[in-house]
Amino acid sequence: MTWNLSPARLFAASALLPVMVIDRPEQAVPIARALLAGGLSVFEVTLRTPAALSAIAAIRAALPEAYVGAGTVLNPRQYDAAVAAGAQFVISPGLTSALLQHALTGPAPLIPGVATPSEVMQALDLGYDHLKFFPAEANGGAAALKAISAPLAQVRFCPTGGIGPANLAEYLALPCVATVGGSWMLPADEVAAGDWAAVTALTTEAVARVTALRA
Ligand SMILES: O=C(O)C(=O)C[C@H](O)[C@H](O)COP(=O)(O)O
Repeated sequence: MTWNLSPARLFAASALLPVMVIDRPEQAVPIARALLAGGLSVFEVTLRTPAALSAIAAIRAALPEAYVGAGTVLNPRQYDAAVAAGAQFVISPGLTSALLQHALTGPAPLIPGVATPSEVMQALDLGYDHLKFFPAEANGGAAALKAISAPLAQVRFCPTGGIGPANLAEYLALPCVATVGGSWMLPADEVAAGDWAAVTALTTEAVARVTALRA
């Protein structure tokens, strides 16, 4: 692999991975600063909006201490665009063999998404052992992930999708879970209103919850 950052190091860098959907480019850095003020410094910017690539570049430039990655990367073309914008890691909701093969030759680690044992095995065949379990809650939640990981104990997961303060502990209790993704610290209304204090408060609360669970 040609990656500049190992997935193990990425997963170890933060037990929480905030998922950002950026509609307005000028909000990218303020959102990232609000998360940073709450104690998070690893961010996933989803390529769901036209502002995403410029947001990644802007956050990288403004906050060199953060790790900034791209989410919702579906194909090699988007992987390359994310890397060109400065993404230090790349996350996908799923996997294709084209994306898995392509990312092995690039500089940024890919965290592919999986929902079944067969998909985990497909990823493992190419050397991917740090995966996203998506959509976590809709797939059966922590109980499903526990069962899937039992025969696949070498894999570390970042469950994402439907996770929040109420169910965070169930996932972090699993040995196969290194970090948990989610957007609950970035509620759409607060972000639209530019209420960065609210984002920081939710982030601080989430970080405190993780710290207590991991103590
Ligand atoms: O965009 C992607 O690539 C995704 O995989 C989806 C996101 O990770 C989830 O939408 C976050 O889930 P929530 O915390 O339930 O909002």
